[in-house]
Amino acid sequence: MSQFFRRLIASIFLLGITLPLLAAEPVRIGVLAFRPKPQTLAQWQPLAGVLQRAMPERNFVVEALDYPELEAAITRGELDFVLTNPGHYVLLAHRNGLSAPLATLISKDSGQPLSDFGGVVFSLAQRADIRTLTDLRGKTLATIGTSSLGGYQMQAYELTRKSVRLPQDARILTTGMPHDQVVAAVLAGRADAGFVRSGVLENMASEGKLDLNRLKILNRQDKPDFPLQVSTRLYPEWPFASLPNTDKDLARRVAAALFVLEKDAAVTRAMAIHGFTVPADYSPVEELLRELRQPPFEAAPAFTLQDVSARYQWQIFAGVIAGGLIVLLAIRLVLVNRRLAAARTRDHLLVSALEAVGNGVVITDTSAKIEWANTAFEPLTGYKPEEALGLRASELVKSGQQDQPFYAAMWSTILRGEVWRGEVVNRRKDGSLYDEELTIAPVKDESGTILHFVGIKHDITERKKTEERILHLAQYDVLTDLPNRALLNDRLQQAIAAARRDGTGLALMLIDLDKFKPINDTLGHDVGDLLLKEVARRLRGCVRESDTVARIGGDEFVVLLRTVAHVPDAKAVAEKIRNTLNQPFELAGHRLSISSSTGIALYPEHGSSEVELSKNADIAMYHAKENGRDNVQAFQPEMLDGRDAA
Ligand SMILES: Nc1nc2c(ncn2[C@@H]2O[C@H](COP(=O)(O)OP(=O)(O)OP(=O)(O)O)[C@@H](O)[C@H]2O)c(=O)[nH]1
Repeated sequence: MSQFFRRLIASIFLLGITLPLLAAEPVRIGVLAFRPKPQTLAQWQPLAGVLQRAMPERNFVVEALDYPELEAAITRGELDFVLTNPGHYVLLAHRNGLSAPLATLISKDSGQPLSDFGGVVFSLAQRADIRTLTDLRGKTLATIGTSSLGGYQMQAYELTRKSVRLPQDARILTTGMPHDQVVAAVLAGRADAGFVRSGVLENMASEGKLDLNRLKILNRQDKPDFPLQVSTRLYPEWPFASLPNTDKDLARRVAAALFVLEKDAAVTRAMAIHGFTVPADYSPVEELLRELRQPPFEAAPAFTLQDVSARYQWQIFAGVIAGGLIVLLAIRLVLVNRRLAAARTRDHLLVSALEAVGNGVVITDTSAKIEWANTAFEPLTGYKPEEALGLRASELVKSGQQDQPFYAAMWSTILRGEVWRGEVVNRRKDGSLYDEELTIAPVKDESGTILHFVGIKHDITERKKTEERILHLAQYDVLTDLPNRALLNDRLQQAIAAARRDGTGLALMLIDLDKFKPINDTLGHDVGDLLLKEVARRLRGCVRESDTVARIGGDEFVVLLRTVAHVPDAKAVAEKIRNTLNQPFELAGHRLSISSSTGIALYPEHGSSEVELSKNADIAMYHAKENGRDNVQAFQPEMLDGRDAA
């Protein structure tokens, strides 16, 4: 028992010592000193007295602290209550877990009770170039400092809403406290506009320091319950808050004491306030600080994927759609590129093929202007492909050998969409002519419209020459180059037809050299050949250009005279020929003299067909031979009798 009592007595003793100690533990109230600390302390010291009277058992202490001191004291847990500006309160609430405000200050700025305040933007009244907030872009703006809520941040927030970002979109002139200096800077023209807290201008005016007519308020807001000029939205006045570890009952009793402060009491007058009211909503201040990226929101908020998707779902959706479209377009681009590459390869192949064909290939537009030509074009025409571009193919190589109807027929064929083939004589760049086999094919689109012409040009000059040579060989005697029997027959046929049509006559003379064989035999075949050639030359010299001299056998020649109607006329020519051939020949060092026997048959007198005329001229010639050679005989029907008899 004695031990129990000893302990009880000891406990009561200890309690007796501790209670006075508890009562002596001061309740510390930190007040932000944005002016000199003694001034701040002097202003708020009466608050300690008020609370002391309400709770005599506690000891209340007011401490004036600047920003870092206030924050350090809170961190160390040395304070129970804080009275600071709204921006700083939001910072402390985030960093130090300050509770929701217990009360909001009712200020006395304008002599009226106000629990809100705002920012004012003003310029000189005569500045015609400054009428709205956006006019402030690029201007010089005066402020007490960029950390001031009512003297900078509120205005900066409003300007941000108008897309004018501070400080980058203007020049900031920092004057320092008090706000009067901002007004002075604008009045002196050192700044184009100024930012001050609401009430400053009215206070200066009431103190006789400012004529309000010299200034104009930008973005003036009409707030029915707010008597001061203001350019921004309104924000709550300073909050009075408790710390997280502050005793709840103590906090309740302190709040109660604040609310009952009378506005005209000596103590509130001493503090230059109207009192305290129920706590305001400080979220607009928080929003402002977030928007301006001011502490504690200077760092970009960390977004989770969910935040991003919740906040930007439409933008993400649009982005995904746009991204999808871009991917589709990219795929399409790749495919188009592949097709183009394949087309380029195909084009290259086609061009190689067109180069390899050996023929000249020309592609023109529909007016025949050359758009492309292969390299074989140059050896054919003498023009390089690049020289020919843009020129009309037909005019480039026109020789004048084809007439207009020829070209008209060609154009009509190709414009009908059909392929034209033909042979043309063209002229090279050097002026020489060449034969060309030309194929022109129209190139059409799906609808059948002609877009181009492709011309394939084949040089047939050599072939033509060969053909002509073959034809010549078939029609002319190799030794004398006189028409042969076949060509003679053609011409005789034509001449008979013409004479029949015109009602005229013609003469067919068969001339056979006399005793030619001995010349061959004695002097050789070569001399015989030379003689035959010279005879041919003399015969041609005896007749007109329109007459025909032919060699139809060894030493047999035929002369076809057109438009000869009578035997004497024919005989006269034949005699002339006989005399000519009688003239000596100087051949290879030999002087030769020959004679000839000639038979004549006339159309229509001695025959109406070439067979009949030939036969009768032959009969007449044999008569000349029989008559001693070296004479001319015209056909007479009696000759047939004798022949028949023979
Ligand atoms: N050098 C040469 N001789 C030829 C050629 N063709 C034929 N002969 C010869 O010409 C001669 C023709 O003889 P003929 O007409 O029969 O006899 P000919 O000696 O003229 O006697 P006639 O006509 O009766 O006066 C033959 O000896 C043929 O070999 C030729 O192209 N060149």
